[in-house]
Amino acid sequence: MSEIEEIIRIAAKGDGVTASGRFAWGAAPGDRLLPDGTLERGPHHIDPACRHFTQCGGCQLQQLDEESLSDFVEKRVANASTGQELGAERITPPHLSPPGTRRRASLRAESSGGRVVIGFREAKSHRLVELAECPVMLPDFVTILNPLRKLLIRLGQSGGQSKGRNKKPGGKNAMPRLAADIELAMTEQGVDLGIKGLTVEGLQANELMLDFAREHGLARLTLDQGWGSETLWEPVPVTVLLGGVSVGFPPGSFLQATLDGEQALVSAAREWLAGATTVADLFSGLGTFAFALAGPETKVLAVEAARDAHLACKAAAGRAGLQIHALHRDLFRNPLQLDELDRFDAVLLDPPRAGARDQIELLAGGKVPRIVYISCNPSSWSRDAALLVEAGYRLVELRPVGQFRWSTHVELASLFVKTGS
Ligand SMILES: C[S@@+](CC[C@H](N)C(=O)[O-])C[C@H]1O[C@@H](n2cnc3c(N)ncnc32)[C@H](O)[C@@H]1O
Repeated sequence: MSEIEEIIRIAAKGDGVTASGRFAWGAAPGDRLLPDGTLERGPHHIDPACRHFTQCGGCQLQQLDEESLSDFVEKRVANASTGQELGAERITPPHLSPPGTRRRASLRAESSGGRVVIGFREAKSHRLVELAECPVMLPDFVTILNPLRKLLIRLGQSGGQSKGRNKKPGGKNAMPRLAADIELAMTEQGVDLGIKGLTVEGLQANELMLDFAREHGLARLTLDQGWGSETLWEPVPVTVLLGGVSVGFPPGSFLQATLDGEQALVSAAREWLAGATTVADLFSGLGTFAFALAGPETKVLAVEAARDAHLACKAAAGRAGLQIHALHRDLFRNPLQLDELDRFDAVLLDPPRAGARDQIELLAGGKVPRIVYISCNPSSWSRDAALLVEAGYRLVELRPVGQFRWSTHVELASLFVKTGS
């Protein structure tokens, strides 16, 4: 029979771990794991901020106090570095986004037992938990959920339903089965709401949606019925502010999860790239970093594969008269080559979760003096970073960023400097 053991750390997936390697879900460092598998709370274990915690799939770490949450974020990043012996010269204390600041969220709406449920998926299951509150998202997002639920019910009654409709037995008024994705983003004009996977037929259903958008002051309402996003409501063009420039926001575009998280990443990039006159921003999206870095003395090449984001970046840079050259290119199939890379004083890259192995291999063989690597996945980052370190780059600084409060999702900014530069 096992003994009483103390939880000494939180593993990458959020379980507490003891010195002998026993795992316990929902634990905090300092908790005691009893032989029967139950937990005795320690000094870092707090009451969760949300009544849905443990059922809702959005958060894994609400039991941690601020100190141990911050420690989790820092260790996730620091361990990724030590695991590959990257020799980080400095690790800055983590930035954690405060509650109620998440400005983009992907939710699911489903009908079940005659009700419509909107929520994040329940942890480790396919069930949805109805969100009556959410301390992570912007309050404006939470406010809209209940009216949206009512709208979806009314649409169901008036003929709107999911693709692959599956009308349940129960007479002509039975609610059709609904399974839609809900995308929320905060823009300069307000909430941008996208619904995907819902079929809306008829004038009455369209009017219901327009009334909803008007009544709730939406910046935009888009609907994807299976053949691409269609804008139903957008009284003025929707934009986001990046580096002080209003940039058109195509539906579903990438936006850093919180404004303060974006600012933490951008300020690292600005500080580390001060004095660089030619910068390549790879995986540039709408231009979060390009707009922050471009200036009278700094030209930026912004490279992005998503066509809508690329075009929005290009148009905004043109209107603002900034020295940003936007390039539409798939960097997985066609990474920047050595002769292209070596023209830059610095390269910033912010790839998707898979990382950017091929692009990094080319960078490692080149002579770019400074590389800033922003990552949303410490595992792919450490694999890529090892190639840079092997090629003679020093990992000068590492900044952990916890934009996804209470989740195990961790981001980081890192600075690599070519030895001898
Ligand atoms: C983590 S986001 C970063 C976006 C931007 N740097 C920002 O902070 O807003 C990754 C970006 O990489 C783009 N992307 C994904 N695959 C790509 C590829 N193969 N080539 C170029 N860009 C790609 C995505 O469209 C997305 O805009």
